[in-house]
Amino acid sequence: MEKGQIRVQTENIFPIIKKFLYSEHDIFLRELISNAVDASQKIKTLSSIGEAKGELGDLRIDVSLDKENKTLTIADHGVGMTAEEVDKYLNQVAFSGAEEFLNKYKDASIIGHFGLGFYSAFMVSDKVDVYTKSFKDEPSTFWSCDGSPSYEIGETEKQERGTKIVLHINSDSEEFLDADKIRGILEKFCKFLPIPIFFEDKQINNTAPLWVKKPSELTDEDYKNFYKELYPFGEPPLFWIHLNVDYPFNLTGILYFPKIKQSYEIQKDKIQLYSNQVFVTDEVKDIVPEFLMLLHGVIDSPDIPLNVSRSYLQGDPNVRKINAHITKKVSDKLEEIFKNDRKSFEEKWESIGLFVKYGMMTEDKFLDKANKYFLMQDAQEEKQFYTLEEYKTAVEALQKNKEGKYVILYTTDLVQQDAYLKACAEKGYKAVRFETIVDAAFVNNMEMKWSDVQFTRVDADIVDNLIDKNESTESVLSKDEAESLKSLFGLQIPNLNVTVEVKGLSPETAPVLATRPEFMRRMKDMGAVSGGMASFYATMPDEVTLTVNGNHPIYQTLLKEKDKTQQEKQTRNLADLALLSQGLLKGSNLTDFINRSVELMS
Ligand SMILES: Nc1ncnc2c1ncn2[C@@H]1O[C@H](COP(=O)(O)OP(=O)(O)OP(=O)(O)O)[C@@H](O)[C@H]1O
Repeated sequence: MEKGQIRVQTENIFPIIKKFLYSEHDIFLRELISNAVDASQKIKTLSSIGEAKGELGDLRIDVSLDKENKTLTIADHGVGMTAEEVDKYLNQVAFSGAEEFLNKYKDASIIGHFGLGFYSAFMVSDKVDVYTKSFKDEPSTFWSCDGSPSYEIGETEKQERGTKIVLHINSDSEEFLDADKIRGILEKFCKFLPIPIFFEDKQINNTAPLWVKKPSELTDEDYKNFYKELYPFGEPPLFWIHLNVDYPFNLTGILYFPKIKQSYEIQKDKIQLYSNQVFVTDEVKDIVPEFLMLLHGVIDSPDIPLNVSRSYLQGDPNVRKINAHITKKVSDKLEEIFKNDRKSFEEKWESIGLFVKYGMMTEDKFLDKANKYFLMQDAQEEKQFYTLEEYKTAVEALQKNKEGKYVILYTTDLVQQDAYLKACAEKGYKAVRFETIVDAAFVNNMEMKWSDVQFTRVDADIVDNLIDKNESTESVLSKDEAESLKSLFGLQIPNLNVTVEVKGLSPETAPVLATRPEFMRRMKDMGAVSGGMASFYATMPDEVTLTVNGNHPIYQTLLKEKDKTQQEKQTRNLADLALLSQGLLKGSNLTDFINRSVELMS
């Protein structure tokens, strides 16, 4: 058996790096500016420990365009490089001076890690020139490379400490000679970098963004203003969480809870991810738990690698820890507000509820905590909110079914289900509101997770049967009467699947009640929003149960009616009235109803 080493040919690898290193060409500027920021941070560190002598000077970074000569220049006043360092750092791909500095000085403010970023300059340049003077007392160095593995190196005139990098923009990349384009990139990636960055005489960045400051030094006004800085067009946020962790990973940031109205579209991708104040992405999918993507704000962690692919992020243990930590912080904050200021928590529930429900469905760890502060709003009394425990206590006597489960009666539409809600109220039942876009899924999900609870929509059955207590309701109708009523209602209604049952309800109850069996209705609702197998249900006709109240006085006359067509029309109208109350009378069925009603009246 022989052992060997794979050889890499630089001529082959270079074009690959150039082409595939980063999918987005814009980020070359982020990489070069990050290097300039690193160089500036390094000189600060070295100066503070006395390793670099002399004045620090103005550490600003300047970006400038020369359209005529087709160059883009980035100049800093950082540590600079000696000729030896240029050889070491720039002539060796993937040798990171940043990593080396980090290991030596444990300086957490350094951005670079991989020793690849500099090469991204070749994605947009024919040639890259570097002029650099080290803080060490050595001659300045000039280095130039045209993107082939050969390079030039020599001495140059540069007097000032620091590095100037001149990119000769290639013909495919002339967009990077456009000032608006450059400003756009700088504003996106460099908006909060810690060293001042200037372009066309204007400073691009805020070097001390709010999240790097101490929460104890900040006022509510500061947080609101920062929110405006991030989202100039947004409504003021409900509240916020300032994240500040240094163990077992580094993470700072501010997460805002936005106001959400159900009718508004939910905006994801509103959290910006930074690494040492360098913008990385606003697709935080794998870093932030799915349900918290509705939050807005910034997260900054040097432990999140800048350059790696998404699939790597998913497996990264730091990322997973960050995920769990953010979930915990958010939950703690919600619990704190709930405990300390329940009234304001209830007022904000319309918005908060959406996160909480979404989180309860998707994160079991969150569910355990949220069970304590999850709220349900009473359908009749707007100001009445229940936690799950409070609801159970309130309905203990009346709303337990034969299996001993608590039946949570809910409405999805106060207006349309008004009649059913009133019937519930008369019985002393407490119905709650589940009207938001996540509620259909939430109800299904919680039934699986809360073993002692069942959800039933107020119109799922006639009120007497809503809570299945295994008590049979006594019918005062004779068998014959029931049979003739049933055949009378043996109607064919287009696009509806109708089941008829005859019951002896109280004479005050409506003559016909339309209800929609819970299971089929849920399948249909789910099918309408999700694809695949479930969407099959969405295409099925609506299932309706018509409960004919045989005790209603109207049937005394109706059953005696001699004129068969008249009888049929009246029967159909009674059924239609019930369907109307369920919003199921549409199109030609509705037109027919109107015409028939006019006929019957004349
Ligand atoms: N403007 C600069 N001033 C001083 N040194 C620099 C400058 N630009 C690059 N260097 C040196 O060259 C090294 C290589 O840079 P490069 O961008 O390729 O990698 P990196 O910054 O270490 O890591 P990353 O790939 O994460 O950016 C740096 O670590 C640094 O030592």
